[in-house]
Amino acid sequence: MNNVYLSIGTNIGDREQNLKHAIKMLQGTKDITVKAISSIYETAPVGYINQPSFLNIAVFIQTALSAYETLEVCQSIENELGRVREIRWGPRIIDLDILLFNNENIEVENLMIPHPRMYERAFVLVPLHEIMQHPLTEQLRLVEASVQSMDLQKEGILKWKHINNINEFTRAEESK
Ligand SMILES: Nc1ncnc2c1ncn2[C@@H]1O[C@H](COP(=O)(O)OP(=O)(O)OP(=O)(O)O)[C@@H](O)[C@H]1O
Ligand SMILES: Nc1nc2c(c(=O)[nH]1)N=C(CO)CN2
Repeated sequence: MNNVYLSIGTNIGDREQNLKHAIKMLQGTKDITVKAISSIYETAPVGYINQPSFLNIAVFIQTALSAYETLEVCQSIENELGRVREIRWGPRIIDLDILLFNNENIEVENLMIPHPRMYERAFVLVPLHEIMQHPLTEQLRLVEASVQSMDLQKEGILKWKHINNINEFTRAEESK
């Protein structure tokens, strides 16, 4: 079983619904179990500044899938939710990135793990730090050190909604 951390971001349309849909689709994927979901954070755009703010979360999953198969699942969820690739770092309905896959370093075409820009991104590290599971690997220790050195106000990171348990997304959907 592989221990995997994902980052999910959205800044177009009904952002909370977009996150819910993505989580539901992960939960509905054979061989993936969603084990933890961070609070939802509202975050200032990074990279391409002239766009709406994002909602960001981190998700911890356990999966029998390989890293590459997990990437394919992430991409099919992005496609299903109607993501169109336009501006690099620009607005998006949904973006799923693989942050960590066990304690592995993976560098193949189209896939780099740990995600090459994660340690400099507060919108990734803050939610990730919230759901880190023990034992702390070398990579998770680095997350801890990086997040502690960041000024979250300066980085534009605001806790937007606390998620008490992982079924909250699904249940809220059903009660509509
Ligand atoms: N760890 C990873 N997780 C997800 N995609 C990855 C990863 N490493 C490499 N990629 C590749 O990156 C490609 C571009 O991803 P995407 O368009 O989501 O980039 P982005 O989200 O705009 O920018 P960034 O990569 O800086 O977050 C994907 O098609 C995928 O093949
Ligand atoms: N705050 C924030 N900024 C971003 C994000 C994101 O998810 N959140 N994703 C990007 C492309 O990966 C570029 N910039």
